[in-house]
Amino acid sequence: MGVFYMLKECRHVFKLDPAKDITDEALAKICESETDAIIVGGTDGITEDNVLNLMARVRRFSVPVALEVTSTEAVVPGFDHYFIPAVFNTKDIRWQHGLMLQALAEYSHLIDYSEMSLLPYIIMNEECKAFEKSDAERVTHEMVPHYINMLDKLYQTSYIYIEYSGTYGDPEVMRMVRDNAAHSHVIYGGGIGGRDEAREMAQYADTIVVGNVIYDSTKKALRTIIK
Ligand SMILES: CC(C)=CCC/C(C)=C/CC/C(C)=C/CC/C(C)=C/CC/C(C)=C/CC/C(C)=C/CC/C(C)=C/COP(=O)(O)OP(=O)(O)O
Ligand SMILES: O=P(O)(O)OC[C@@H](O)CO
Ligand SMILES: [Mg+2]
Repeated sequence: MGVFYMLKECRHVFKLDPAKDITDEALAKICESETDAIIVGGTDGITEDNVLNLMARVRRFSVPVALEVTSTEAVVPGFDHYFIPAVFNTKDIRWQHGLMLQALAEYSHLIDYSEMSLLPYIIMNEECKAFEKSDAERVTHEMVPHYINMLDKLYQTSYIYIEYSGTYGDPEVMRMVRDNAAHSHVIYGGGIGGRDEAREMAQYADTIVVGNVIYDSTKKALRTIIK
């Protein structure tokens, strides 16, 4: 499955966390919904077993499913695509490309680049686990256009992921992102819990990602699919 189908064609994606429990009934509703794709990923407690288990359960449905790789110990074959996160608002180069390079060297015999894409992150929510884990630094409003121009115009990355994981983002920030991103496909994730929030962020982002609300209420999660 091509990279373009996986995200560039997606307006709405559900992100499922292998470390969290979900019933068969709820999973069926999520996978049979009108979402465009499922991404399996999370920061803590990700193991080969829970990734394999979730992939097998999602595979019963026809929705495309990708793995966001956050640990080399939990990469399993069989996904449609693999996203490799890289945090750009960190001073610790390991989280931008250090660990990635190490993994590429160690597993070079297993790597098929046609099924992998870089997912450049700007992590905005200072309270989220990914911010802490990657030793990220605060991005002020003034710096937002500069980050976007760096990724969009200099690196010309395929994607830019604006991550507010766990909290709803600032529409003003997203407006700046949209106004400055000419080339990169913009992904927004964080705190979307209903239709209005999904609509608002979908004005600024090419793809919206919905995660945590799935584990609060399937009904609410399904309302975030706006077509
Ligand atoms: C079979 C097959 C395909 C084999 C391939 C072989 C192989 C092992 C390839 C490895 C490929 C590779 C290059 C891997 C690199 C892995 C790596 C260590 C990358 C670094 C990851 C990283 C930057 C982590 C920092 C945290 C982060 C940005 C996570 C991204 C996901 C995210 C933002 C989650 C949001 O947090 P969440 O957990 O949802 O928070 P809550 O719990 O609060 O909701
Ligand atoms: O879990 P939420 O807050 O919906 O965020 C979605 C996604 O961006 C997490 O990586
Ligand atoms: Mg999460």
